[in-house]
Amino acid sequence: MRYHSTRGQAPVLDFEGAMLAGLARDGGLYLPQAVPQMTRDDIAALQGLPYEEAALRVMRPFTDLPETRLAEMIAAAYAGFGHAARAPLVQIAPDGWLLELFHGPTLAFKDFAMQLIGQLFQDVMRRRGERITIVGATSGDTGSAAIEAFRGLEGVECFILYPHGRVSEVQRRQMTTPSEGNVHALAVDGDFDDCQAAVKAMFNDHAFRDRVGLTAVNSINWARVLAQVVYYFTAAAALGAPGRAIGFTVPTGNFGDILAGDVARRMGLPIDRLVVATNRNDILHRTLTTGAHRKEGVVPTASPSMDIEVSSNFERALFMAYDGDASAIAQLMDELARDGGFTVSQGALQALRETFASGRASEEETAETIRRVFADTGEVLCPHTAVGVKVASEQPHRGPMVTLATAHPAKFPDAVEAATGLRPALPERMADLYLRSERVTEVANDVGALKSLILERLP
Ligand SMILES: Cc1ncc(COP(=O)(O)O)c(C=O)c1O
Ligand SMILES: N[C@@H](CCOP(=O)(O)O)C(=O)O
Repeated sequence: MRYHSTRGQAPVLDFEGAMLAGLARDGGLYLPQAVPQMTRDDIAALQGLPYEEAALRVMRPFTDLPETRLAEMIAAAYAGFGHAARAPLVQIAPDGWLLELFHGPTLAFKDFAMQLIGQLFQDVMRRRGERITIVGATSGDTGSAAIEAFRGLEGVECFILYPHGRVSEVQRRQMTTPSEGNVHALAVDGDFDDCQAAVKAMFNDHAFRDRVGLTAVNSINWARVLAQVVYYFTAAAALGAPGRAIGFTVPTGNFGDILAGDVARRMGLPIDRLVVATNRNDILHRTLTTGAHRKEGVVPTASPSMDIEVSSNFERALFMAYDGDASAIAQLMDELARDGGFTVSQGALQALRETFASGRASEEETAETIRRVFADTGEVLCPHTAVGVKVASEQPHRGPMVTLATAHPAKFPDAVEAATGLRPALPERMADLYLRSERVTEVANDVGALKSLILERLP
């Protein structure tokens, strides 16, 4: 399988190369040149399989890895999950389902990809004998999942930039309490978009990138998206695909999770509605509604992991909507950086609308959804999931609609308690999280200073 960049000026790479590169050298994102297909029989055969076996069948055609080696890594990645199904479905209405993606070690959907990437990186490093430096940006969940996956690993230094004061206390403590010296939590004086821009600036400084062996664990890395494709297949097969089409609603920020749904559909999965659900930071909903993609400034919400305006993976969706016209994408991304926005062409907007529906939830609607679902079903939603459930409830859709439950409610206890009166408890294994001592470095939103700090900390 070969991977090319959305901006057309970077080398075409194999799976391992694209994974290690993270961001392409022209600033673009890697995508497979062709999407492997799953037939109706292939999809039907997934019903009832262990998650790990389904993951192998879905991901294998995208990689160049020997089947047994990939199977071992998948097994190791999901062994620590707290649910035998890994991604169980829970029914909350006659046609309404939650896909619980929070049974991994850090209680958010990020563990699905991050635990696997941890295995994949170790495999490459063992074979090549190289060291790597991970620099990631987080609005809370990617960072904790990355730190969990890479803490204590020989040959890896992991730096995570998070927006100071804008993540939940549980998210912060998950990043700041691990004591291993190779993981570094950096609280940046800015928002998530500032953190992500700093990471991309480091990748675009090729001398720095090559000097430190920089690699990415955000969903700019294709391997992240790929691992997230799997649960669309397992959920849809469990609900009767390919015999019937399934809808998915996805709480969206950096657009990685919903893009994985689009990839699943392009592979042949019958998804009849794929819905982008945004909080008040609704640039994606506005874009799909009007065609104007324009930043307005991020506002903090009760679903902080989705407080994002520069949504990295939207670039991949645009590339597909512009029929692979890399120079058009490079131009749009220049406009975004220079003018704070761009207008999508009519043809591309139509293609985007044929692929994605969208909706938004206000803060009041999010809280009311947490309250109502708890009262009606006893299910406790995290605020991100509640955004999804609210938007899903407004869709003109017949048949099963699955909302991705992206985080455990205990990661956001204040919002949940305010809506339900109930303070969700952390799982037993994390019960002492509030007692552990924290280790964090506060840093200015300054790429030069961040690069110096990283160089100082490297062994
Ligand atoms: C809990 C939670 N829900 C939803 C999202 C949005 O996912 P994505 O950034 O892939 O759109 C995130 C952050 O990525 C998250 O942490
Ligand atoms: N919500 C994310 C933001 C980064 O998204 P990613 O999927 O690109 O890593 C977070 O929790 O950090």
